[in-house]
Amino acid sequence: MTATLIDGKAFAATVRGKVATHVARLKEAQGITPGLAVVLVGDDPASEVYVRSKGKQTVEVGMNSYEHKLPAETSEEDLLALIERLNADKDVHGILVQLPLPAHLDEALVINAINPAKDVDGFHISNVGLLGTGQKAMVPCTPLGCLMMLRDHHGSLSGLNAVVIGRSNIVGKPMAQLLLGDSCTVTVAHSRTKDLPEVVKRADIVVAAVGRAHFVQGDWIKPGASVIDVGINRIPAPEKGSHEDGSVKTRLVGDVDFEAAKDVAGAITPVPGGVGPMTIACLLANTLTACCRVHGLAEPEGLTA
Ligand SMILES: Nc1nc(=O)c2c([nH]1)NC[C@@H]1CN(c3ccc(C(=O)N[C@@H](CCC(=O)O)C(=O)O)cc3)C=[N+]21
Repeated sequence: MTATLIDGKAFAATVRGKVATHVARLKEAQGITPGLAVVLVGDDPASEVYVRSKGKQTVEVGMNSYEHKLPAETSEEDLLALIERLNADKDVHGILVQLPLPAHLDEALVINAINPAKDVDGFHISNVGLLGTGQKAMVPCTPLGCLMMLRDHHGSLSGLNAVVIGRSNIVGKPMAQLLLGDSCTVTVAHSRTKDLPEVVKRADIVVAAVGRAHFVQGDWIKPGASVIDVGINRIPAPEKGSHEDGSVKTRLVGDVDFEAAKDVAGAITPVPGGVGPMTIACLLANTLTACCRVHGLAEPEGLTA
């Protein structure tokens, strides 16, 4: 291993510490407690794990957590009515609707019904436009977490070649906007990109967000480059044995072949313990930011783009 390991778990704990300190000050000086509402439709077990983890961490930093669990067959009308209530609720500063939604619900319609000032995921069309034009936006949590880790490692990102692999609205596109904002030269690559290994080889910064286990090979990486692995892929791990029902156990891996890349890269994030914990920490940071903005108070330093 020659690369510096970027410890997302430890970094996330630091971010949560900053959030907690600021929240305590808000309560003390203004009598305001930031609140985050998380809406989960249906009973996907993985989603339930994330939602529980978000709720627990929200309370740990001193904020209020409001969980709304709705049945999978909830109508669009009922979901929109809940969002309207949360939009109007003065105690709710952030609203997150866990994605994906069941197929009968129109995701874009639902997301765009959230008050953009409370859209702590940064997925509302207004926030997408604000980010794209360099105006003050709510910034999607995963790319914001990646940016924080990159800034911490490099100091300035100005002039660096960045390759983002993946063009999703949730990670790839906003990540590219943030890197551009920090004056990187940005390439957005994807599954149709020609000569992808050569494109990646030019990058000082690689952000992998393709959603395919071990997709990015070690020999694609330029020696010394920073590699941020956004992938969360569950693969069979027969070496861990079987569950009681006979099904084989699994493990989490990223989009990067970590074992190969760690000997070439200058810095790399692990999976688990890299981007994932930072995503939740940034959700808490965004909730605090949204609360400060709505009250016209100074924003927390180092927790925004
Ligand atoms: N509206 C919305 N916003 C989201 O931000 C959102 C969402 N929907 N839907 C689901 C995905 C997934 N997601 C993760 C957050 C943290 C970890 C995380 O902390 N992962 C740990 C491992 C956890 C484990 O062991 O399963 C890690 O990478 O170290 C993973 C995944 C947020 N999502």
